[in-house]
Amino acid sequence: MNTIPSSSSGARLEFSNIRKSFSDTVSVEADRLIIEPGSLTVLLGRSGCGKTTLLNLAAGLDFPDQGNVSYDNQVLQGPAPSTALIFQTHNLFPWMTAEENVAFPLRNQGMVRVEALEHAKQYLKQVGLESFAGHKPSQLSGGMRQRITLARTIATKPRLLLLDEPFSALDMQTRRMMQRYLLRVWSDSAATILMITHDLHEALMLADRIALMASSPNGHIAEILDIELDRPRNPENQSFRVIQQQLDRFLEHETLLAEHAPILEATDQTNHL
Ligand SMILES: Nc1ncnc2c1ncn2[C@@H]1O[C@H](COP(=O)(O)OP(=O)(O)OP(=O)(O)O)[C@@H](O)[C@H]1O
Repeated sequence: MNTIPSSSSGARLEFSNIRKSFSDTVSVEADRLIIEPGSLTVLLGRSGCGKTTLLNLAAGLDFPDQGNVSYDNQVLQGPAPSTALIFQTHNLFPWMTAEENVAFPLRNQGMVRVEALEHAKQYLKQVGLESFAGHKPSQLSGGMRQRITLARTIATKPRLLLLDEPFSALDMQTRRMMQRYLLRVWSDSAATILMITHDLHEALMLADRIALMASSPNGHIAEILDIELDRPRNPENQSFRVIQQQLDRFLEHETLLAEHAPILEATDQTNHL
């Protein structure tokens, strides 16, 4: 067996008039965000602006107080179907080899062991780790472990892939390599991807669309940018740099606002005395 059939098609997600409150003062909003099947959307914003909240709503792991999230035009009432999540830290089974880890969900789906291991090897090949099939996670680097996680996730052929800063614990070089693997896996699988990052370079290397999130007054989507740069993306390209500067300004502005928020709040309270 040399080829792996791709997933049927990516899911369509829609956030409509979302409001999720955590207290009287903290809430996250998304008026309207449509994530088209097979697209790669990045949520970009400073810490605390509500990115993970939106990702959890997309996964159906949490529910909005107002509005709804639709998956293929059906309002989510529970965990989203055919959806996989990848976080910053891997959750591989330490006692299993790389190929056993990747084969695990296939075995769970009823595939016989020999066939599941054969498939696992193919998925490991997709992330350049076929020669490490017999290694345990502890024998591999952080980047390799995240690649196994990616291979295992793709083995389940999810229609929606939700990534919460999956590469942020990795060094810059490994991170760049992981981005290339993610793009390869994305183009082979046709899955819809919604990914969180703080890193605007990463966002620009990967995204079809970037939803820029702001923190004030509530966490919200401030702007949605369609990134119409040719692939593979070249950071030296003039258009790339122009958008990078635009994103840089946005994040800088957000940082300034966050730094001044305590001063502004104090001034506001004094004015009310
Ligand atoms: N379960 C919760 N209980 C109380 N407050 C919460 C809860 N979850 C999130 N929040 C608050 O909601 C806001 C948004 O949090 P969220 O984790 O979505 O932000 P984020 O942009 O993902 O941040 P980071 O980049 O640091 O992960 C924050 O002010 C956070 O403290």
